[in-house]
Amino acid sequence: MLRIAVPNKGSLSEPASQLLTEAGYRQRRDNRELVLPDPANDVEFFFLRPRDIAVYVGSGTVDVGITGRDLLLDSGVEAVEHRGLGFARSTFRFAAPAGQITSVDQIAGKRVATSYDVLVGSYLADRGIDAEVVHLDGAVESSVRLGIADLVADVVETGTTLRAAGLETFGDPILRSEAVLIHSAGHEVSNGLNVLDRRVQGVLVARQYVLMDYDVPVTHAERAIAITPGLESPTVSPLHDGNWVAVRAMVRREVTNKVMDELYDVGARAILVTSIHACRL
Ligand SMILES: Nc1ncnc2c1ncn2[C@@H]1O[C@H](COP(=O)(O)OP(=O)(O)OP(=O)(O)O)[C@@H](O)[C@H]1O
Ligand SMILES: O=P(O)(O)OC[C@H]1O[C@H](OP(=O)(O)OP(=O)(O)O)[C@H](O)[C@@H]1O
Ligand SMILES: [Mg+2]
Repeated sequence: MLRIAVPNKGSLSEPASQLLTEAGYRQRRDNRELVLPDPANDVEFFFLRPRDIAVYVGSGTVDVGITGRDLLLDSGVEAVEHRGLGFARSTFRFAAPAGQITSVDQIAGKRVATSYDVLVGSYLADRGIDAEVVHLDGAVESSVRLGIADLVADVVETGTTLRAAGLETFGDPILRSEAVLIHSAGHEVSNGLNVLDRRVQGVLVARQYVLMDYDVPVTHAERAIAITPGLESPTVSPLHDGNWVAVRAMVRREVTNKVMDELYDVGARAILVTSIHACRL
């Protein structure tokens, strides 16, 4: 039975459970449930603090888990990032009061507030920058105003929280993060993990792609197919009218309308778009 760690709180929790539900697994109805067996799928879920998930997976007591890339790196644990999951996307950045610090070199000798001490410590050490790391559990942005730090290193998504605190980012992002599926370094990629991974991948692809059907004159088919090459190769079927063919291909959701315009321009008609509910590639 595969043991899977799922975040019980915070930004990762709801989308992780949603992903698993769409992948056909049981998920808890009550937030106080700590363990949830799913015998039909031969798995067991453990709802744990997002920060602790890398520790459990790294130790091998839980086989796989969902956490943030930033949390995994900050844990210092040698677990393997198996797949990015495309939600809880954020950057991890330095920020200081507007105009006060403009490059990473100027951090030397300063106090950096963060909840990610290991991540920040190793970033600074790698660059030979000597600065004091002040650990805080959260609401890091308030630390400068309250006088316990000169700058912060924190999760930035829209930047709203930083702006509200009068802070501005500087330097390149330390990290680009998203939710990730992890397994322990020593753990062989088991059949159970492969099944979970294929199911998760199926959900991610179903979210990212639509199915596009259209009819096109045979004489223009090659040009149309070049616009919709599909994942492997599009399906081309004959129509009753031998001068036309029907084409079916997967198309990235965000370019749906642009692709329909281009197809129309090369002579395609009856262009239909359908959502993919689930898939196994
Ligand atoms: N505003 C956000 N947008 C996108 N991802 C975020 C955001 N805030 C946190 N994350 C991501 O969520 C994970 C942090 O987990 P954490 O449990 O700290 O979430 P949280 O939403 O900050 O919850 P908490 O309320 O407990 O602080 C990290 O991977 C982080 O990059
Ligand atoms: O760039 P933004 O869109 O404003 O999002 C980033 C903020 O979201 C998270 O905070 P959270 O609400 O989790 O509070 P915390 O600092 O207590 O973790 C993160 O720590 C940042 O503060
Ligand atoms: Mg937080």
